[in-house]
Amino acid sequence: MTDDLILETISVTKNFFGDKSSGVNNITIFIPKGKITAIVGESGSGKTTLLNLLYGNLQPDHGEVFFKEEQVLSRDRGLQQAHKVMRMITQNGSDMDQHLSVWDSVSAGLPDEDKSLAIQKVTEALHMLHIYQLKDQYFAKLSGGEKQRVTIAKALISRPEVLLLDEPFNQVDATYREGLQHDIRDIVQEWGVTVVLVSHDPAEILSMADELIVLKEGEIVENGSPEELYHSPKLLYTSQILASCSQLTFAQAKICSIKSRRGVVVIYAEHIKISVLGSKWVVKKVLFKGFYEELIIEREEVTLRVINYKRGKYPKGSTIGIRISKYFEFGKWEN
Ligand SMILES: Nc1ncnc2c1ncn2[C@@H]1O[C@H](COP(=O)(O)OP(=O)(O)OP(=O)(O)O)[C@@H](O)[C@H]1O
Repeated sequence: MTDDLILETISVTKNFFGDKSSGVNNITIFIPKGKITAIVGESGSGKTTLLNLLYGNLQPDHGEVFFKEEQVLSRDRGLQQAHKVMRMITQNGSDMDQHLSVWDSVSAGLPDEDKSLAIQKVTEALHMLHIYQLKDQYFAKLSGGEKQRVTIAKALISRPEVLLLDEPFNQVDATYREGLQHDIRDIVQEWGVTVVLVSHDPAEILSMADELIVLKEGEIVENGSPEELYHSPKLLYTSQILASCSQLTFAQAKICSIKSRRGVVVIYAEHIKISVLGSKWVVKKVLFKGFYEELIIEREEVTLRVINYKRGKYPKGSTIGIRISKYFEFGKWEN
């Protein structure tokens, strides 16, 4: 393993009850140090199983998991030191004691040590997660977002080298989610922590991750940077996970004046421009998205998603023309 890699799995397989369609199969991945790697994929594709294998929560049926060339979970000797320098956080922070104050919850993550050093570390972690002002509140009384901040502060206090996050923002109100995502990015940069993140949210994945691993039915089907996979997905599956897009058959593509040579055409909403020419598309729905709208438009059998920044200009029932600047073609067998 080179110095810039921290975790790796070599041909790891874990099936449940001998069922090959469960868990993950023959996974080899390399996790770069001090970066955020996101594991993405549809429900049941094996994301949590892979995270648990990295953490040593599960013993692989075949293959090995290494942290800096040390096995995380030895078949003979159990969990190794490598496990101890990692922390895993799940959706609901369920292992937190509801009756402790924020301060006591976070300091419980520290081994016994010098009291003044402990005070310094807890103070630093609470400030880093912007929850110092909540230090005397009971955990049970906090909002979902605040609870998750406390859980992360507790995990970080012992300065782990790797943080494994399984859908960490699910319980966090959308308004606070972005702030927490920024804070995690800052922590990665300032403290050099390596993060492996499981998420379903395309905006979160694209804005947070340095590297993406795409899982389907327990196997890696694509990996690369968010930019690469978003702008040049090799698979229909990847485009559907990462983008707000319309998926068209060969015949539907023809209605959009696209001559497809392959089976399926995918168009991202941002690649459809509203044009003054040819008002053939009917606005069926207008979805408010804050500073822009997403229009659902229809013509014959085709439905498309279009981004509109001129809010209110194209109400439901109005007709518009469109111009498609870019599309992707995929073979049917890829889905
Ligand atoms: N403990 C278990 N016992 C039996 N089957 C399991 C177990 N854990 C996972 N599986 C199966 O393995 C497959 C992958 O599950 P996993 O939870 O890793 O998927 P996931 O991608 O994290 O899904 P989700 O996004 O819905 O959380 C699924 O088919 C699941 O039913």
